[in-house]
Amino acid sequence: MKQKKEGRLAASGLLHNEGASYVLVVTAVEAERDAVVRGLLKACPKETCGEAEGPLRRVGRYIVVAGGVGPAAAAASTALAIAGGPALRHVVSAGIGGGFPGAAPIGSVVVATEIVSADLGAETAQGFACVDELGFGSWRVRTDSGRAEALAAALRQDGVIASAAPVLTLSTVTGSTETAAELLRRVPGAAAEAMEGYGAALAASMQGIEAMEIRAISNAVGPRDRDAWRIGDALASLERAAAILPEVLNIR
Ligand SMILES: O=C(O)c1cccc(C(=O)CC[C@H]2O[C@@H](n3cnc4c(=O)[nH]cnc43)[C@H](O)[C@@H]2O)c1
Repeated sequence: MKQKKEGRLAASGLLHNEGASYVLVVTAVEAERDAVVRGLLKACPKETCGEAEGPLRRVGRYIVVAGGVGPAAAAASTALAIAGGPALRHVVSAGIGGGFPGAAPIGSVVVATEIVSADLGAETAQGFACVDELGFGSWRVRTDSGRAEALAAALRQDGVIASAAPVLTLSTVTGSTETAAELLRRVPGAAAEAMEGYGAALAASMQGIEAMEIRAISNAVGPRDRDAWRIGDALASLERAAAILPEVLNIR
């Protein structure tokens, strides 16, 4: 099995050092993947981006994959990358996200202290009940909040507005003030929302691998205003976060 597992990555030139622990970074789309690769290349100047194998890229001990939009795609892509790749020390869900007003301005970065699937539960007469309350598991994947704070602090030192806070995963982009308020009632202190974190983090935690989530803010959570999205600004912040990640994780 080991030979088979390494075969695919080794053949692609992505396997770098069999004994080392690697970091898997899972994004939704290629533009986010490429921003992460640019940042990692700045942090690891002696490295080059390994041979492309479909959506996979490798920089040093970082494997970066564009896994698709939404929690199911993120979970499936993460599970496949874990099954087919080298030993991983961290799985990082990274990409753009929406910032809750007053918590995370456009262009800032939020590093997850916990990753919450904020619509995983049931509507009841008393309001939303999460799966934990229903007795069916957990809507939350915990992260190393100390590491999240360390990455946020390193980003602030680098001149990036950054915070460590809960990050929500949803299958639907919030489009109203009412929904934004309801989400904050469910998860007080949430600073950002996106669509992949819980999927990637659950796949990682099922394999005993520590999960992280990094969201660079492209828009405000609330009424849909496509013209107000600043995806370019968010990708620039995502690149800066990726450039600092190896120092914070002490993995290059
Ligand atoms: O239809 C729109 O208004 C619209 C415009 C641009 C992008 C979208 C998306 O659905 C992007 C989803 C994609 O980006 C992440 N993301 C970014 N901002 C948010 C958000 O406020 N809430 C949830 N996800 C967001 C997400 O992780 C996806 O990968 C729609």
